[in-house]
Amino acid sequence: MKPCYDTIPSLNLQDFLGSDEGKKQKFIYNLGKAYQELGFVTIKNHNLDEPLINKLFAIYRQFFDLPEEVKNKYYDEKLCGERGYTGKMRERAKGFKEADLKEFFHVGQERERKYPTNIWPSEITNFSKINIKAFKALENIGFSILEALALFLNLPQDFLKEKVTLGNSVLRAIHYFPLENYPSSAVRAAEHCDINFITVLMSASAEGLQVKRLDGKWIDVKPDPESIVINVGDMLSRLTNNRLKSTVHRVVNPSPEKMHQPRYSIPFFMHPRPDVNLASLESCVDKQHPKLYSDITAGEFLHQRLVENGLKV
Ligand SMILES: O=C(O)CCC(=O)C(=O)O
Ligand SMILES: [Fe+2]
Repeated sequence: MKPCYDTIPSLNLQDFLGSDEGKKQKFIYNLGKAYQELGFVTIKNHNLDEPLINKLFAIYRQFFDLPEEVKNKYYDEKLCGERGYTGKMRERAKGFKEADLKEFFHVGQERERKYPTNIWPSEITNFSKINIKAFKALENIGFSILEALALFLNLPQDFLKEKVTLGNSVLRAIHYFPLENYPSSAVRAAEHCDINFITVLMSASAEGLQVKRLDGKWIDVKPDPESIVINVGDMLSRLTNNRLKSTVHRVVNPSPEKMHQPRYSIPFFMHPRPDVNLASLESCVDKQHPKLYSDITAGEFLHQRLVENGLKV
């Protein structure tokens, strides 16, 4: 396969949502092609409300500025951080010894009893309200992308969307703290693939994200407030027998003169419901593409990966 992307391909979501059939078909084709060859796209005109996103980043700056002992009140050991706060140096990428240089906060589906209840810090005004609004807005963008992808795969439009409806999705706000004394081999986020179906990633506050092309070359994803990044995770790659690629990415440490600056980033990990079967679709398996993965449910796969990441025992 020829490595054809020097930057992440950019698509206009309105081409899919609008009434021009030609533009819609082109969007579907370009999205599918990018996910087959690179696993990443950037999306503009995504309808995310800018003031809401600014508020979301602002409440997380406030939260991460709180003293360690206050933040730790919101770590739930029993939940292994599935909701609320997880402190510094707790998560490592699969296969890595050293933990990532970050702390983070998780928000899940609200009012869905089968999942753990959300944890809301009382110190910050409107924390739950802003998070719930942002969660829904990001989920809607993810739904549209999955509709387009289902059409690319010649499946009914709601085939993939249905699997993540009331799914175990999480919004993860990450604070990559300023770097002073850190183990020389540790990085902000070591190279990894995302676990979930797709990740919707708003522009981070600083550079650092890099994507590894299938030919091994790393390409930078520059922060762009107008665009969001959406990539394929391992669960969707399994379901499509690796027709859609879950691509390795990482967040590198800044240059020495920028080491003292923090970086904030808020990915939304869109997950299927735990009972969803990730067995490869029959239409993605043939003589040229033999079945690559054993059958597993989304819930079992997530559990395995959280153990590998050091978050669960
Ligand atoms: O911080 C970023 O830009 C990306 C983070 C990421 O890849 C992840 O948390 O899975
Ligand atoms: Fe990631």
